[in-house]
Amino acid sequence: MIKLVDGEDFTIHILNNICFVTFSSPSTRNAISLRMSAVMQEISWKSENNISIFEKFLKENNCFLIIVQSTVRGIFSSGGNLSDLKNGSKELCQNYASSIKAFCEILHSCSIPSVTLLAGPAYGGGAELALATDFRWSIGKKSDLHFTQMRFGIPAGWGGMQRLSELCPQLSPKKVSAIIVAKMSLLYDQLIRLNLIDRSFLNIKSCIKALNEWRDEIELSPSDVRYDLMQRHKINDAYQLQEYDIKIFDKYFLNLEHKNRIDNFFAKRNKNAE
Ligand SMILES: CC[C@H](C(=O)O)C(=O)SCCNC(=O)CCNC(=O)[C@H](O)C(C)(C)COP(=O)(O)OP(=O)(O)OC[C@H]1O[C@@H](n2cnc3c(N)ncnc32)[C@H](O)[C@@H]1OP(=O)(O)O
Repeated sequence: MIKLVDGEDFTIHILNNICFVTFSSPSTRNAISLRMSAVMQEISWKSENNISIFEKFLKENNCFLIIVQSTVRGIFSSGGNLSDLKNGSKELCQNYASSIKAFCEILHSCSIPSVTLLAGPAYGGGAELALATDFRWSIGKKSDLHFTQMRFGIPAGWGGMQRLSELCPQLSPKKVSAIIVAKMSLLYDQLIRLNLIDRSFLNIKSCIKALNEWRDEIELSPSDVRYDLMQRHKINDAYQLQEYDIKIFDKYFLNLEHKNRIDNFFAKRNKNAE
């Protein structure tokens, strides 16, 4: 296990090429504290070569997947830490939201697939954190997202409003605003219908099995093809993306690796047929 963050209630470590971002604060139902936000700020800050400490950690340790998870039974995260925000000075809190937002941004903008494991509900910024990853996998059916920010008189501040429209084009900016204003909850069945939950599992064991299978498939893929494929999200223009897809297909079609894998396919079939 390789550790980047080793706090009591917030850890980031890599094990078997999977990066686990873990929240473990039962006393606050995984509220994101000022201290957590300070750590997020430090590891998300992009240095002169435009790479953050977090991204450097992922790259140097050959990370295949990023998992965001809670170890607190019955909840993913209760969002902003209301006690810290109540008692914290203005200067202490001034970078709070932007730090968390920067960390959330890396989760879906970096070239490694990320997934939030939702075994319980999320509230306010906690719902935004759950939306920050590429995928959401539910364990059980308690994975509701409660947009409670306006209960405290503020809009969402960790990038969640934009992410909702990105992940669900049918949720226009106006509809997202209406959801936030009304402090709406998106319950499990609605999240499934909106494709905001990508896979659902009955228990943690089947979820971990699926994660390990995913990791193994990534490891079996040729690293050069994997790298080129995982750059696609950086191309916003549809025509340029089409051109890029043609270029990378032609780059690998019938190369030595492609031919070897075709040979292996038939060799395995012939062996099984014997
Ligand atoms: C832009 C984001 C925005 C911001 O940063 O300002 C926000 O995210 S605002 C916060 C949005 N969060 C919420 O609306 C959730 C508030 N919490 C609750 O509704 C409940 O606590 C709930 C549903 C999460 C859990 O309810 P449950 O009955 O299971 O537990 P308790 O309510 O008794 O709480 C247990 C314990 O946790 C503390 N707690 C809970 N939420 C927070 C929080 N967000 N910040 C700090 N502490 C929190 C609660 O105070 C209890 O501690 P105790 O010492 O026993 O009083």
